[in-house]
Amino acid sequence: MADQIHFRKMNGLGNDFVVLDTRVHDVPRDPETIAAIANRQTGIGCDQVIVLEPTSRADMFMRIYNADGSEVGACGNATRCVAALAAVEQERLSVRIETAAGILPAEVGADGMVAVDMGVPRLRWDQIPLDEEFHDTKRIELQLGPIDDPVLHSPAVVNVGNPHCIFFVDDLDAHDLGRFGPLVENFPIFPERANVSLAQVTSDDALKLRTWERGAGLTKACGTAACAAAVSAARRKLTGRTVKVSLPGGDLVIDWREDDDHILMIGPYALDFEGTLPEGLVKQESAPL
Ligand SMILES: N[C@@H](CCC[C@H](N)C(=O)O)C(=O)O
Repeated sequence: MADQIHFRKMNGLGNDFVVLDTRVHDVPRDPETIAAIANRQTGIGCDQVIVLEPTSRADMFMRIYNADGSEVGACGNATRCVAALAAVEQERLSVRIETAAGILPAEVGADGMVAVDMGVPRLRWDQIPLDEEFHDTKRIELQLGPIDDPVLHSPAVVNVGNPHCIFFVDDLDAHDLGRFGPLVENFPIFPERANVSLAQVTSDDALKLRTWERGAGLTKACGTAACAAAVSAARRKLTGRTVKVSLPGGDLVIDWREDDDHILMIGPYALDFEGTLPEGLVKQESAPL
């Protein structure tokens, strides 16, 4: 392991990332080190750690780890950040980013906005995945609170490279997502756990969203949750297929295209600072005998 490991600190609408690059030097990937880097008290602090790797199929491969050290398939906000890095590297505005969930084409605008083709949503119960069969994933039988007067019920579920569960509510602020988010994340119906969101439709082309992220907790924004909520709102005919999604960290535009069913996510990215990982944060490899 190299002594000095360079990192970039980036964010998409306040959803923040430590970005490491295996193409420059060997980087740690064990869950303990990832969690130590992500720790906001003792590490650098972030929602996700992103590890860049070489690939022959796209401009870059991004591996995604949650703050708890778990590896996942998709992160919308980080994809915009990585697309911006790839555009600088490749000296062109159209780039392709490979993830564990597939290759995502992206367009980096001169205005600091990035449009990412997040692919086609997976809607079948076994693609979410759920551990029991549901014919209609727009509204599954799941509720929180008393049987005859549930506080929240009938969420939509979608997989956009990662699993999402979305409760549509009249008032986002009336519910304590920090309290029930971790419960729903770990419900046995979600064998791979789930990202949990509250969505409030405010017009036929706008919604407000708050997300409890699997493996990271409450975040200022979640790009894949915005895609999942937009698709679910359109499937329920609460909105059209193009919506502005307002998150605590700012707005994304999501367009679930009619012609090919792909989801286009448009939003900003930012590079906050660069540095090297402090000594002691990275688990030392044992010395050869
Ligand atoms: N912040 C992300 C999603 C990151 C992964 C998620 N927590 C999961 O476990 O699936 C985004 O912007 O999409």
